[in-house]
Amino acid sequence: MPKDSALSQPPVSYTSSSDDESIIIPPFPQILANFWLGEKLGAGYSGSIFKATHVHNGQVVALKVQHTSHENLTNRYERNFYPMIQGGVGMPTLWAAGVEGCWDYLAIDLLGSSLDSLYRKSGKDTMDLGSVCSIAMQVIERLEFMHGRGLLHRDIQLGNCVVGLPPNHKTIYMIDFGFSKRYIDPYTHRHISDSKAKRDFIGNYWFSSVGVHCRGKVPSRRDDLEAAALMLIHLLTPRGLPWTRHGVPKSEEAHDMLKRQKQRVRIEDLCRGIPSEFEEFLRYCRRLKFQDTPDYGKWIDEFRELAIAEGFSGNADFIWPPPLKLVHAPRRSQAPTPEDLKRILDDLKKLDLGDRNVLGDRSNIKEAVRNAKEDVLGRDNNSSKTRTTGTNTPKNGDETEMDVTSVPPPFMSPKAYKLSKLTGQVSKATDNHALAAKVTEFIAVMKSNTSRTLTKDGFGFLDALYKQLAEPSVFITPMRTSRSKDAPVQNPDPHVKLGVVARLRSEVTQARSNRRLADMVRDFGNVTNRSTGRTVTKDGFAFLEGLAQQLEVLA
Ligand SMILES: Nc1ncnc2c1ncn2[C@@H]1O[C@H](COP(=O)(O)OP(=O)(O)OP(=O)(O)O)[C@@H](O)[C@H]1O
Repeated sequence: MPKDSALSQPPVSYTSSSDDESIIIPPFPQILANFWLGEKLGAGYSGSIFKATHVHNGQVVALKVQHTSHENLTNRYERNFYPMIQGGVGMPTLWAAGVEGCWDYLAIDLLGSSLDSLYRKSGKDTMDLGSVCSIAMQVIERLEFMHGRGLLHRDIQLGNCVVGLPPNHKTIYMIDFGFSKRYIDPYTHRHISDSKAKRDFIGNYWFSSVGVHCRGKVPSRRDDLEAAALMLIHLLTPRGLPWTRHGVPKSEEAHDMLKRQKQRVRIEDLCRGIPSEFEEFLRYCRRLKFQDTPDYGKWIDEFRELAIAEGFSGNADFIWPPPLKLVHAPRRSQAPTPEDLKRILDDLKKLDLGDRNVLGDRSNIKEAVRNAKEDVLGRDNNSSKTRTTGTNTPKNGDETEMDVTSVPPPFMSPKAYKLSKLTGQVSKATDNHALAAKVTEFIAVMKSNTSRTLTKDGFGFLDALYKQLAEPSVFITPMRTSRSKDAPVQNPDPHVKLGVVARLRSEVTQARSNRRLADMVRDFGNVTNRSTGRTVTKDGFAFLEGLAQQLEVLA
């Protein structure tokens, strides 16, 4: 729905857009339901929204006012949904709702500027990555909350994400539930059903999903998430998403053209030049099935890790205007590339050092890169210890259990750092007792994180554990050490994962050899990798705990 910029003006009259041209809409009243109408904050299709003050108790709210003759009274819908979302972070409180005379009103928390307005006022071509990552984390969290309450938003856009007023100015709020809908039937508690029949489009031109907007599909949770993905990509793309560049379509033809453009554009073209997480997120949303529950936690973690890797704090707080980066870190690179080193050496060579022409020797570039990588991954004990806080005493000259709590390098997330340290340690473990300790630590790291997703570092740990259990001297091809962008979800049926993991859980304490445990670790890694969310479930943790116990039994 179109948004006006904030205007400071007294209440004005407007004409109904209903078919009945004869209806004359009176000017907005000065007082409505004991609220004194002040500054106009915005206007939409169905009415206007004012800053308003309660005449008795002085409470200041945002009052959404619509004439009861309007053909599409969104207030009537919205007031049904507010009770479902009360108490959630970033969900406005509904203070009052009703009809007085010919005016329908909703009194909600007074909030700050919309992301749309902040972005426009910044005058910049794109929004900074740190802010976009925090928008990503917060919006995904809001959707997780709404969806958890059985509600779809169905109109995700920058104008419907607003910041709070101090002290809540770092929180993004969702507003405008005029298009919202329950996707869980309140009587049967079942997910609404899909339909092949094309339906009228509900949503907005820029960010509504391709399925809903271009193919007339029934919206579900995946579509709210896809709209969020498109919104994030829009913020990072100079001049925005390609189909937003010609303004709102003014004819059916123009709208059809926009839909064609939206539908045809390749995801890799849409996301060229921006961090791959956004492309992966959009692909993920498009792969979800109609009734799938999105793995919100995994994507919140991904955007947090991206922010940290890019030198931002990784905190979800939305701070505007954006603060400077904490550090300038090479993106996700654990060591300088050969090209970087060559350039540095070339630059150094240009220095005038008189007769001491010792720089510019490139013969050691590969060696230097390898050493730097080993240093970062902690394989070289001496150099890794200089990178940690070093408050722990090494046990038997090796890294201690406490090493995984040391401070990560700025370009690694704490979870990734701890897991890569554990992977190094499990590869060096020489008996079952030591392996059991590492499995227990692995469980602790996984449980301490908000997301229980197995990332590539988690899979790296399982690979190393498998190798140690199967045959310490044999090289094993990794189960999964990097993400393939186009890798299809081979078996997204969560029930397969649940069945296999439950079996592993019950059988692990019967295993009588390390070889058998190795097979179980491999099966656990494979089935988790094939599942949509790659989340370690309750059964998964129980399996890992059983594994640690059984290793002690077999020690
Ligand atoms: N609680 C609020 N506090 C401050 N400003 C608000 C608030 N709610 C809305 N606004 C401003 O008013 C604009 C329009 O609000 P909103 O999206 O709820 O109305 P709308 O698009 O007219 O909705 P509808 O489609 O139901 O008519 C927003 O973009 C925002 O700038």
